[in-house]
Amino acid sequence: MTVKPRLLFATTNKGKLRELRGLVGDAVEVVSLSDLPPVPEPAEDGATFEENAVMKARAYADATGLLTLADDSGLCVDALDGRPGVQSARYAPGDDRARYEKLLTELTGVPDEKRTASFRCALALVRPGGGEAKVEVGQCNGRIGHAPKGSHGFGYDPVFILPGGDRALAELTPEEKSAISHRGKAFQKMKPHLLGL
Ligand SMILES: O=c1nc[nH]c2c1ncn2[C@H]1C[C@H](O)[C@@H](COP(=O)(O)OP(=O)(O)OP(=O)(O)O)O1
Ligand SMILES: [Mg+2]
Repeated sequence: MTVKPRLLFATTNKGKLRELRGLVGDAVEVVSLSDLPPVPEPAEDGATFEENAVMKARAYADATGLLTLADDSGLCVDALDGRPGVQSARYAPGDDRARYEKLLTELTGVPDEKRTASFRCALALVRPGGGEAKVEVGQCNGRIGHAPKGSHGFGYDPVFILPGGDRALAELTPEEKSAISHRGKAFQKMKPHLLGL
């Protein structure tokens, strides 16, 4: 009998956790932070998604002794010189809605062709006790809409419009989103590292 590898997906974000569970399937036993005694939240003050993902994965691996995967992600808007970027979770106080409403307000009057944006995701895999982190990234291009729509997903999904139409990411099923998303793409690259344990 083979024992499934146990993996801590170290995120406080329920939307990310749900998507990762869908991506992993049943090849790996996923443990979440809510299955463990509380661990202090690590800083996320790096300059890049990659740096932050490694910081989070290392902090949680050290605190729990588990093989750990962390995700740092966000939305980069061209008309805002890449903001909110690594600050996406802290762009406005309150909830996801407060943040995408602020984004729509900042982009008032900006025409469609200048509303291009990309979601970026860095995943970092770290073993407890040190060693190199494995890092993989993914990107999903689109543009910012003018009003929220759709009820799937999380975060900025209701205002992110996919190329070649007028569909928001929040209008996709979880499977459809993961097939094209920044997180899905980063995960497909990470998969061999996870399964080749
Ligand atoms: O697929 C996505 N669809 C919509 N929005 C998304 C997505 N992926 C990231 N985002 C947004 C949510 C949050 O505003 C920020 C991530 O911030 P980030 O620090 O990586 O995550 P977080 O603080 O929510 O949880 P944690 O750090 O515990 O993993 O970008
Ligand atoms: Mg965070």
